[in-house]
Amino acid sequence: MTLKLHDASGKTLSGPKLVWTLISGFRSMYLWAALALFVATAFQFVIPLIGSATIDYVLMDQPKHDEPLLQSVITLIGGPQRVGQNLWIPAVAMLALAALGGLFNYYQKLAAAKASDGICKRLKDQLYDHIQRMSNRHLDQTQTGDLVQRCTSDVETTRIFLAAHIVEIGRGLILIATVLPIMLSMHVGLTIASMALIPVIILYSYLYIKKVKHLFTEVDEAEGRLTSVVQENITGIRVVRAFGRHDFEIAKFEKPNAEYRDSSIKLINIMSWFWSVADIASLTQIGIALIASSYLAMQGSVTIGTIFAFLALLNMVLWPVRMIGRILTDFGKTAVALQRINEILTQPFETEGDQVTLTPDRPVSGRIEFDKVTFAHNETEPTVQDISLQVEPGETLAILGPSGSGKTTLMHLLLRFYDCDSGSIKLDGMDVKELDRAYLRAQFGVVLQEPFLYSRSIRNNIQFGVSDAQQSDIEAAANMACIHETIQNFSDGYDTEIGEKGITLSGGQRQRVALSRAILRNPPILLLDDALSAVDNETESSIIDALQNRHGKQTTVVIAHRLSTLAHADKIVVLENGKITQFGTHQSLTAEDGLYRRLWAIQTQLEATLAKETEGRGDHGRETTTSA
Ligand SMILES: Nc1ncnc2c1ncn2[C@@H]1O[C@H](COP(=O)(O)OP(=O)(O)OP(=O)(O)O)[C@@H](O)[C@H]1O
Repeated sequence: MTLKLHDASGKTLSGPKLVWTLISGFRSMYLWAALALFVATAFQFVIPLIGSATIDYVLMDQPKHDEPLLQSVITLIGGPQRVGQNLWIPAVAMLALAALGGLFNYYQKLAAAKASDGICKRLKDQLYDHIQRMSNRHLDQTQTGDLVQRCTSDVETTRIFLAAHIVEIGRGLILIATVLPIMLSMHVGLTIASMALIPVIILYSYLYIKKVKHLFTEVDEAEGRLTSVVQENITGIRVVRAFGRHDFEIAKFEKPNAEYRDSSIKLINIMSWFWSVADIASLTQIGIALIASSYLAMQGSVTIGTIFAFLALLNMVLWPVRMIGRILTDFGKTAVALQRINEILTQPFETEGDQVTLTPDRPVSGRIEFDKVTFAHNETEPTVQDISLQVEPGETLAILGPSGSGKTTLMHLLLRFYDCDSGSIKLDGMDVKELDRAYLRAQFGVVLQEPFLYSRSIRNNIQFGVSDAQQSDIEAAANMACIHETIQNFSDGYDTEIGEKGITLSGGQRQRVALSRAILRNPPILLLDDALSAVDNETESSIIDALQNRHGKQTTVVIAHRLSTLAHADKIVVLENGKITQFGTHQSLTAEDGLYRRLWAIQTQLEATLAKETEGRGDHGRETTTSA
């Protein structure tokens, strides 16, 4: 069940409507909890009445007209005299009721905890699901740490409120609804005197919390900023060390840390004032009730037993009134947390606006066509402009160009991480915008520029897209990517755990594991974005030979800066400033003036020099196979 925490305009719901929506699906659980609480409360308020009847009817022989039921019970068990000689009877009755009340209280707490945990699990599932499907444009603008904080800390704030306060609100309402008529039936004047300050306390709590609500937002946002800094720092800890930037990073951390501390202290300070005033008002209320009841007792208009019961009942009503402040405070925090959560849940899905979603029943043959494609990451200038090219099934297209010229962007457009602003991209003649995204992406095996590996075993990483892959297929893919032997030399072979982001592997090994993963999928189209940049020349040439063996069976798009990776391609595109400036084959491009020929001249000269030096040292550039 998907929760909608906002109205039609996307604005987060507020007040009771927000809570009511949030607890949908768990309302019956809360109802049981409230019923259990009702029973516990009923026991709770009978206890002072037993005390009152024992004092007035049994000990002082002053029967009251307003306790007929208890007096009948006393008569039934032998009359006031007999009960007076056996005072353990009311004592045990009070104890038994207190114990039963405790049991029902336990049940209501359990039910409330189950409901709140269930609601928050659903919220986290929904958040996780939403983030998976959020558009790339929005993900690009989001800080990971802040996102994590919204999915964890903000959900926890919500859970605390739901576990502690929903039932507490029910408890308060039940207490007031049941205790108030009893108090009124005992003495109207005394009840009015005992309740005089309660509307003031409620109004004060409401207005105060409304006024300081922005502070909850401040604290939450400060925590989000702090989490982002910590997350970014830990992710980039090696860069920090390599550049000796500890001091700078520590200073950078200090600012959001101090901001979080200051905003928390400010909030605590303001809330302390609130609690103090609310407590003083509550105690004043008890004082007023005490003075009024003592006065009435001296005049003889109420009995001591009535005062005993009255003060006990008043205490019961004052407790939820004092809790109103706490409930409103926690609700204020929860409303802010839910607003932040809702900001994620209202981000558009990447599928939003899709008109047609075709899912052909077979894979594509691999024909790619870009027709006058223009796309801009931001409004200033297009990232790629007027790109037109065709790749036939089984062909290899190479893309070369200076850093930032738009090569990766072309791949991202092909994968529909973004939609082009004008022009079209077709796969086997079908516009990618009309294809179901899951189908579209299943046509590709991708090695991204920064290959991401999970902190799992090498086997798990390679079979990421094909969970039921056989060991023989995994090994065949690893063989093609020239990493099989290396893996076998690791102490646990394919079961070797590789740490977060594959940290225990070298850069070249990481790239080859990622390549194995793409190859294992056996897709119609292979996309390699600078996928061999960290691999040594000898291994690179073996991989290219292996890929060449698949020529004609699989369309390959390869981006690289090293021309040796590109030279074999059927078609080569040179991209400069987002535009195609050259197009041809290795032969035609080395024969014409332009970037390709200039780079070819530089790289062949460099490689010749390197080869000479290597020969001189007798070093054949073999890779050391370190255990992961
Ligand atoms: N998510 C993004 N948001 C905004 N701008 C972006 C984003 N990704 C890339 N760019 C910009 O788009 C331009 C092209 O980037 P792209 O990654 O396609 O270049 P590239 O040719 O692959 O570069 P390299 O060879 O360095 O990988 C760059 O100027 C870059 O700053």
